[in-house]
Parts: sequence; structure tokens; C-alpha cells
Amino acid sequence: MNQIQLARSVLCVPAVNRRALEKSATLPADVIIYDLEDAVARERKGEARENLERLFKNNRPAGKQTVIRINPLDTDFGREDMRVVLACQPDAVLLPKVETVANMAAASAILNSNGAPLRVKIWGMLETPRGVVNAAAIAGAYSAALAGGRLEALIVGVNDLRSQTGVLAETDRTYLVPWLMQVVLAARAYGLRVIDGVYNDFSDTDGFVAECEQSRAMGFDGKMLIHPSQIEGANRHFSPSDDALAEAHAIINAFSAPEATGLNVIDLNGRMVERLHLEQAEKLVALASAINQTGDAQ
Ligand SMILES: CC(C)(COP(=O)(O)OP(=O)(O)OC[C@H]1O[C@@H](n2cnc3c(N)ncnc32)[C@H](O)[C@@H]1OP(=O)(O)O)[C@@H](O)C(=O)NCCC(=O)NCCSC(=O)C[C@H](O)C(=O)O
Ligand SMILES: [Mg+2]
Repeated sequence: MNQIQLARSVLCVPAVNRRALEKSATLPADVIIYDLEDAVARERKGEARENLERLFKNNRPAGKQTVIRINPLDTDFGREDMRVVLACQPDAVLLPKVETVANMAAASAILNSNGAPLRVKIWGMLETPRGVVNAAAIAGAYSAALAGGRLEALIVGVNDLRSQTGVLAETDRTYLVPWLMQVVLAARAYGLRVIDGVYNDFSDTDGFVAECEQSRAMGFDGKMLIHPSQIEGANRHFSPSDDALAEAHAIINAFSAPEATGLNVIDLNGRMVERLHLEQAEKLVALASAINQTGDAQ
């Protein structure tokens, strides 16, 4: 069975902030994104790259997935950032503002032609109108699960998307939801993980929790975070609840009973349960087990 990679909490750390870089290794986030793009001023890109090379050489973070977000590859910054990715070999490189299959092809070609091991994956941020419109094509062409490529996950960049469309930052995200769902659907169609965008007001715990609940209900695997205070809430809301786990065990037990042999559909306490529910239940139990192994079961 494939090892489950958790992505409930995906914390972004500006690669220029040495204190935050040091701290991030000690935080219970499932994934750390080291940012060379928007969180780093133009004149400090070189310093940020040096920080990452030093970090990965001397103190490579253990026990969590590592991702480096580069600048767009059609900029000088992006090409130079890719050199750092090749040197550091994180678990994935995150491409910002992906709009076309050609953007994926360019990153993939650099990794392949420089002999980066296949374990170095690509994650893509969809955060422009064109990126969201092309979500399915982008997800399909380089999918690690279904097309033998390196693309493993998509993240929605809600700040850029709002800024480029004029959609206001309303709490329930009414007008963003259709686009978010488009990205979830594209990711699921091609076996990718899918991560919701950031919640900027890191001091508003209630608002953050409400957005995590909405995000979980929409099918996202986790949330991109900007501050350590958001990690615990994301880990909790993207973990199976006690009720959901109890339900999953009830389904598994019901299907393993002798009277269910040869049946695809059974009656569980007055409800129809199908074998697809059994598969879902088994996935949920496997996810809970992967979470238990991290030692931070919620
Ligand atoms: C938002 C911040 C600038 C706030 O920083 P600060 O005021 O320093 O926060 P605190 O004083 O509350 O910090 C408390 C301690 O936590 C550490 N810290 C803070 N943030 C992080 C972090 N992200 N990772 C690790 N550690 C962090 C501080 O160092 C303090 O530690 P200590 O000294 O021990 O007390 C800041 O949080 C920040 O820079 N956040 C990340 C910003 C970022 O990465 N932005 C880019 C991603 S957002 C994005 O990509 C949007 C997307 O593209 C889109 O379009 O939507
Ligand atoms: Mg952005």
C-alpha cells in the first residue's frame, strides 16, 4: 500500500527569515513551504537562497515534507531558484502562478535534464484566472499518479485570485467557492492532492476555524498556512473526527460479518451502505493511522 503523505497543515516560511526557518523545524506542520517568491523582497532573493542551501546542507528538516516555492520560471529569479532546488532536493518544488501545461513542462524538463531523482515532485499553485480555467489540463498532463509525471499536488492562491478578479475577501467565500471546487475536481480527476489557500488574519481564530470547516467540507486535504498559531486548528480539522472514525469502523465490521459475504449492498442500522463506502472507510482508518504515527493525534 502507498504510504499516506499528510498535508493537513502546509506552513509557508519566508526563506529570508532565519528565525522562522529555524523555528519551522520544531513545529507540528505536515509540510513546510520555504518561500523564495512573494514573501521575499527582490533585493533579498540571494540571501534567501543562501539560507535554504545552508539549511538543507547542515540541518535538513526531518519528519515532515519539504517544499521550496520558486519565482516563476520565466523570470531570472525563477531560473536561479531552480538551481537551489536541484542542490537541496526537497520533496517538491512549488511553481507559483501556473497558467498552462507549458509551465509544468518547463519545470519538469529542468528537473529531468539535471538528473533530479523522481522523488522530487512538482506542486503547482493555481492563482490566476487562466490557471483556474486550465486546471484540468494542468492537473492531467504531468500527474505523478496517472501520467507518470512529477505533479503531486495543487494549491489555490486565493490572494492573487482575488486581486486579479476583483472578488472581495468576504468571510464565506461565496464567489470564490465555484473556482475552488473547480480546482478540487481537477485534482481529484487526476489523483492529485489539493490544498486550500491561506487565511490572512492569523489572529482571528474563529474565522480560521470556520474556513477550515468549509474547506474540509469542500474536499480539500489541508490548508496553506502563514503562522504557527494556525497549525493546531488545521491539523484538527483535516483529521478524521472521532464520530467519523467510529462510523468507518462500523462499516468495516459490518462488511466483514459472515452475513455480508457476497453482498455489495448492506443495511447498516436502517441505512444503505455500499462497497464504495467500505473503501472510503478503509481510507479514513488508514489516514487516522498515518496521523497517529506522527505522534500528534488530535
Ligand atoms: C505574518 C507574519 C509576518 C507575522 O510575523 P510576526 O509578527 O513575527 O509573528 P509573531 O510575532 O506572532 O510570531 C511568533 C513566533 O512565530 C514565528 N513565526 C511567525 N511566522 C512564522 C512562520 N510562517 N513560520 C515559522 N515561524 C513563524 C516568529 O518567528 C515568532 O517566533 P519566536 O521568535 O520564537 O517567538 C509571519 O507570520 C510571516 O511572515 N508569515 C509567512 C508569510 C508568508 O510566507 N507569505 C507567503 C505565503 S502567503 C501566499 O503565498 C499567498 C498566495 O500566494 C496567494 O496568492 O494567495
Ligand atoms: Mg500568490
